Amino acid sequence: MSTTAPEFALRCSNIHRHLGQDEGRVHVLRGVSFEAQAGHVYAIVGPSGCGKSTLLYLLGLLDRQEEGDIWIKGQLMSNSSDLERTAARGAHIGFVFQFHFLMQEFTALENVMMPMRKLGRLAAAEMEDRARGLLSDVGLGEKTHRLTNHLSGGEQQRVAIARALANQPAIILADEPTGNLDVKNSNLVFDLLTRLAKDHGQAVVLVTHNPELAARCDTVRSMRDGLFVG
Ligand SMILES: Nc1ncnc2c1ncn2[C@@H]1O[C@H](COP(=O)(O)OP(=O)(O)OP(=O)(O)O)[C@@H](O)[C@H]1O
Repeated sequence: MSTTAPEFALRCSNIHRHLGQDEGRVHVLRGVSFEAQAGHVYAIVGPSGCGKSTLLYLLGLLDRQEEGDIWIKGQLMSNSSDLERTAARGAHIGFVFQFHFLMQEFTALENVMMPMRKLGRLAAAEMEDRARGLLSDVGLGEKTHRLTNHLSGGEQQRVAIARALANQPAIILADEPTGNLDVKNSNLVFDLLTRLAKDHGQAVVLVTHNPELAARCDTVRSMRDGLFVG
């Protein structure tokens, strides 16, 4: 039996976060710990307002906790500078949100190439090749030059998934990625997200209110009042 602890793609320990001010100040996360292994898909579920999105923002280094630690691929990020956090985010984390935040006046291809441009590790031709490959993986190989506002909602969400995968991140964080889609597109996007993640060995952390999708994940974690209860 191995005694080596697995290296988690993502780990956090005893996270506390308050939001709001004065009388409106809320203790949103009250000592949350969580681990995500490569190649696994996790659903985070729980009632509205229990702190799911707040946790995902912290795990994605888009916000800072007041207490507790976060490790990305084994690297402690708690006292990292803004520059280090931006670099870690660009290299290791892909985001998919309910409202995809694509650049509407750009093509699907340009949107997928954007994170690669920001990271600046690939030549233009390589970026374009990879972006074409990803768009083809999500079934949009014929629509690479379409402006995103000329794509359907489901197609736009698939572009967002291709964009999240652009830098081959170790971690995908998805906040209600199927929230504004009909059942058919919702299943399509979920299948894509999990299949591509499995193929690429990523850890996927998915916040969802959809119990059927949650049940199809490898692990379901339930939150209540700022803590995991299951
Ligand atoms: N900027 C803010 N100021 C004050 N309170 C906030 C702020 N942002 C969020 N909150 C509160 O923090 C709590 C957790 O919010 P969060 O968005 O993380 O919940 P959630 O579980 O993702 O909810 P939902 O399922 O509805 O998206 C809620 O009570 C919310 O009202």
